[in-house]
Amino acid sequence: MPDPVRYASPPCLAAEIAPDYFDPLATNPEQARDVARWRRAERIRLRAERDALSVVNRQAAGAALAQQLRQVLSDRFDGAAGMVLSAYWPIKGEPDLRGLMAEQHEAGVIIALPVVEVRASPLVFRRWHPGLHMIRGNWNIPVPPPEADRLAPDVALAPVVGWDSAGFRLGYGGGYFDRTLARLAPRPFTIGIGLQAAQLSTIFPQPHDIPLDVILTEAGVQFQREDP
Ligand SMILES: Nc1nc2c(c(=O)[nH]1)N(C=O)[C@@H](CNc1ccc(C(=O)N[C@@H](CCC(=O)O)C(=O)O)cc1)CN2
Ligand SMILES: Nc1ncnc2c1ncn2[C@@H]1O[C@H](COP(=O)(O)OP(=O)(O)OP(=O)(O)O)[C@@H](O)[C@H]1O
Repeated sequence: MPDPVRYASPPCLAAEIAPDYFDPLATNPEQARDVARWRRAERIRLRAERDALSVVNRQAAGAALAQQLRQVLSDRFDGAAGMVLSAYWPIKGEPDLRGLMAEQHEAGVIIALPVVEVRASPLVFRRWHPGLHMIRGNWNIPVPPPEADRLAPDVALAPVVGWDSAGFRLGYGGGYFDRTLARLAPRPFTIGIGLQAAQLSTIFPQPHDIPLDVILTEAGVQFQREDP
């Protein structure tokens, strides 16, 4: 197991420490390979655990997460009416928030969904509303058709396979959210959505990993960034 990568020293101390300690790009390639191997194994383990949940437990976790998310939208964004919220169409046992998507649409929130239009490129977000005719995108994920409006999210939900208490997310390994967040300016407020049982002590953050603003599980807010 690799050591955690530690590069987030406070900038005020930057002059006092070796530059290769501070520089996040100074990751050693052998360690990066170890981390990638470890992540592949953890994705398999966490996905198998999630797949093994009973339908009842999965639905209960989804309903509890939806309630937690209503609370965050109300506390942080006064409900978010008029704002663009990017959600997700559940795949592979992810918590199902489609009921919340419809309800938030009715409440005046503009709902968008992520689309992989070009592999290994940033995600595109397209407008969704209940009843929209979806098409099959990459990996057969249902997505809005190309003529649906392209939007920039104010708030972006990021489904996680695993998460840690520093706000980092493990996804399916495509790097799509990191690539997208690295590009979007201004960056949306990001909320990781996952199961409490998917907690890891660290994902061994790499230079390309961007921490989320909030990590939310069925048990509530597990992490919030101090200075979003
Ligand atoms: N519901 C949902 N929609 C989403 C995401 C997500 O995490 N959840 N994404 C968040 O980024 C994007 C899609 N990212 C994905 C990346 C890889 C795989 C996937 O199935 N990978 C295969 C193996 C790799 C491959 O085929 O190249 C696998 O895991 O079996 C799926 C979605 C956009 N839409
Ligand atoms: N900003 C970026 N620019 C280019 N490539 C990137 C970027 N971010 C991540 N990647 C690539 O994506 C690969 C997988 O990243 P990572 O393990 O963080 O995926 P993930 O966050 O689990 O996936 P996803 O976001 O699709 O669910 C990395 O090895 C890297 O090559």
